[in-house]
Amino acid sequence: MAEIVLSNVQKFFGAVQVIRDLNLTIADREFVVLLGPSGCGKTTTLRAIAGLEDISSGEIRIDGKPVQDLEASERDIAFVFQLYALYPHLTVFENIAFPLRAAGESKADVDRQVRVVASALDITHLLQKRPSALSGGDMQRVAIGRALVRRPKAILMDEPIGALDAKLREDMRSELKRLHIENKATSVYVTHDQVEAMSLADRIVVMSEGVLQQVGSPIEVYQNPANLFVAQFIGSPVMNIATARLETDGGAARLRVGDGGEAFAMPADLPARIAASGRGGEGISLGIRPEGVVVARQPMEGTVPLEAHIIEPLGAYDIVDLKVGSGVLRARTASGFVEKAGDTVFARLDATQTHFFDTKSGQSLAIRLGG
Ligand SMILES: Nc1ncnc2c1ncn2[C@@H]1O[C@H](COP(=O)(O)OP(=O)(O)OP(=O)(O)O)[C@@H](O)[C@H]1O
Repeated sequence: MAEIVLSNVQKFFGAVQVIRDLNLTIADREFVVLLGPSGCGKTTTLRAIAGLEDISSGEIRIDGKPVQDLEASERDIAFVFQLYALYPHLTVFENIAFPLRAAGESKADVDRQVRVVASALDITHLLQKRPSALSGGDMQRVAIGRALVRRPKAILMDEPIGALDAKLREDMRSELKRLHIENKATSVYVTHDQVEAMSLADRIVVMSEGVLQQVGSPIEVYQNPANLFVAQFIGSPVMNIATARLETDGGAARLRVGDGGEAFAMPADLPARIAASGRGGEGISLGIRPEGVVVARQPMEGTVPLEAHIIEPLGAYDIVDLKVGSGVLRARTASGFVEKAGDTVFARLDATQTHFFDTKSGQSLAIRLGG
């Protein structure tokens, strides 16, 4: 079990900085997911924790002890890669047993521990097979077994299920979650798949271009994204983002969306809330997830007429692109609710689901409107 602390970590490859002043504390037994697009520095961060990559400056501590000068083998951390990296000439049993034998454990201890891990991973029936006879999912189970068998302080995983097909990835997600609940090893997991991150993590660390953007529980980063990057990276379908202009008319507030778009009713306290945020001077952007765009077939209080442009039927629901000025707002509707492209529907924005950002800096104004 281990707490992992990264303080002011910087990493350069030549002149290129790939980790910028990273500060992060991963609690003992926590499952933390490093999430971000390809090239954002998440693998380098993971490799730095493992000791497979030197850092340029800063400090990494495991259970209070600085480790940046320790070899990978001295850190008591296990690593699982996307590619299985099993020994092809050894059986599953021998692959899992390998780290125990290398540590000089007795035959009886090796046998017992391999069987415990194999049973947890449901691969006991495969112990005498060689990797070439296994499916991708089973190979990755073996790789995970080999990582867990020595009960390391922490387990680091780099896209461990990224190479599997969609169905298997889903199964493995639940298995990894169950294993973590049983093993409680501190886990750091790299992925660019936000669904995987949401489903596995106690906390998600969102990174972009070597910079930590936000750390929070899945629900925190989903409901309160710190900036435009996180807002658009987390959640599927993607959050609508549009420039927005505030209009006041007597006591009422409205938000004119996009370029030449319609104005939607907003709570009367919005102008004061935006002013009080002290930001948004360079203009504000509205963020609203498709489920926050409420669509009716008939005009209702607060709705504006909009033309449906494209309808994407996704089975459980539809995503409907509504023309707003020169852009679109994507709405989530019941399946078949909007019959065909070209139909006029009546939409309003659910104020409780709005997010506001400073357009220039991208930072959230941290305004949550009441119902
Ligand atoms: N050994 C290396 N030498 C030079 N540049 C490197 C090296 N390893 C990684 N990089 C660069 O560092 C940046 C961060 O890479 P890293 O692999 O950490 O990103 P990532 O977010 O994990 O992306 P991916 O999901 O594609 O692996 C990238 O621009 C990459 O090209």
